[in-house]
Amino acid sequence: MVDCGILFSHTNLHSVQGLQGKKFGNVVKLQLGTVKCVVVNEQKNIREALVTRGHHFDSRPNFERYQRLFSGNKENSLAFCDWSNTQKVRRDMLKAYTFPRAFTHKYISLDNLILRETQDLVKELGENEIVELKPILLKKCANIFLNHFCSENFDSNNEKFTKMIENFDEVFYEVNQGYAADFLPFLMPLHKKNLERMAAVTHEIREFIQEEVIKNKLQTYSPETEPSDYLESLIGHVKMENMKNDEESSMNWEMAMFALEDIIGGHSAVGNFLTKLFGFLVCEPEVQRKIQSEIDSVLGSERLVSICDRNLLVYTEAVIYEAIRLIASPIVPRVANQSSSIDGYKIDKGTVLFFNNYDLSMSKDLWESPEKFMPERFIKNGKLFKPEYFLPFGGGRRSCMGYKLVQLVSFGILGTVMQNFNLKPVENEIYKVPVGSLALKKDSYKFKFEKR
Ligand code: HEM
Repeated sequence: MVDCGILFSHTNLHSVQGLQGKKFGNVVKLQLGTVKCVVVNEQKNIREALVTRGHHFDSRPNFERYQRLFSGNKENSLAFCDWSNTQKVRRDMLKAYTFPRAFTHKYISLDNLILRETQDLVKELGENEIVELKPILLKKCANIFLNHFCSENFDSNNEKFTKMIENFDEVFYEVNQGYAADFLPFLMPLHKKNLERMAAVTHEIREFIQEEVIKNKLQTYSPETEPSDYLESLIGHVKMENMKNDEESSMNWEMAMFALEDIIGGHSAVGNFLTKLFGFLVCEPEVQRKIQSEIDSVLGSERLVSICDRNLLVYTEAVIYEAIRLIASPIVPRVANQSSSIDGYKIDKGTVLFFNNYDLSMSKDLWESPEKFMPERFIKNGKLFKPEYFLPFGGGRRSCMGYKLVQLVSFGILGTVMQNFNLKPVENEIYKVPVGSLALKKDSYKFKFEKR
């Protein structure tokens, strides 16, 4: 029996996982409250669980908290549902938008969106001496996501839009926390107030999406024309499913709404990630200089940074990988849907699997000076190089749906900011970037942006 206090934070869970790996072996069994768990250590075993035997371990934990966050049914959620035909359909429908193929129409239109928002960002950063960056980044990312998936766009000063972003950010923070109550349900009453607050926040998000994003589209939707965005694809899909009888139907309108909100909510992940990335960079003037000299030599000071330039700006790309590595956020836990094994160890059906991603990202055996910010470790023979043990987005059929968007949007924003500014610390501000979770508290760092 392990003290459930360790689950109060993912960071603590990581350090426990690391210890377990070194002391007790590659697959460590734990009993957390009433729940059987294992911690999977080492790349070979993590890959076995995620990919080779991924179909044995493709459910997600059944935490009461997740049920409550998704209207009493965690199957509404893209990330916390168990594997099902509906999830396969949801993932297949999203692919064209989350993984746009290079130089296709969707890719170029995403490029244009990123260009527009980044030029706006440059204007905004140039107007203020000291900037609280996170809310600005969240707005730019939200507009990129809303435009890309739903062809909607909002003015930065729109109060409802601002509130929607704050709400998404709160939910994002909440789902990234680990609580003892997840394993000891009798502690749930301690979270009553917080869960009531989350219910109000998710309700507000739903109202915004319904009123400001979907309403018009529903009125103008025509089944005769090709869907122009993900929202239209969803509407068309649900209308078709409604014509089937209920048992055959793979998605109702309620589920489609959650699928839409979940994916739009991806902007919070990117905004939080970028804020952390800039938190690292402000302490690394030499890395900033190297990004700038790469951009200057390839693009000069006039040509705007475009996602089509990614292959040419290898160092800039490597900076994104390095920030993701150092944040070492956990792989969302999985659950065994059947009795199986990992590395020859028997795993019972229903066991929750935690993956020691912290060790994969920070082990001294895998990385030289792992605590240092060294983007060069991701470059080999002048090309971007991703070691096979670098698995920040998980793997197999439950792998991250948003990783390409993370890379594309982060590239556009990082490149454009560095092309235009030197990032400087603000006096007395502490830039200690928390590791072990992507989510940052609402109030985060202030920065100075000095025009180049
Ligand atoms: C730096 C940012 C991000 C990181 C590090 C990250 C990481 C992860 C990881 C580790 C998983 C679990 C994978 C597994 O179980 O094998 C995951 C799942 C997921 N991610 Fe991300 N993610 C990020 C951003 C995003 C964004 C921007 C989106 C949306 C556009 C997104 C959408 C999803 C979804 C939908 C899932 C669940 C997929 C499923 O269970 O079928 N993620 N992510």
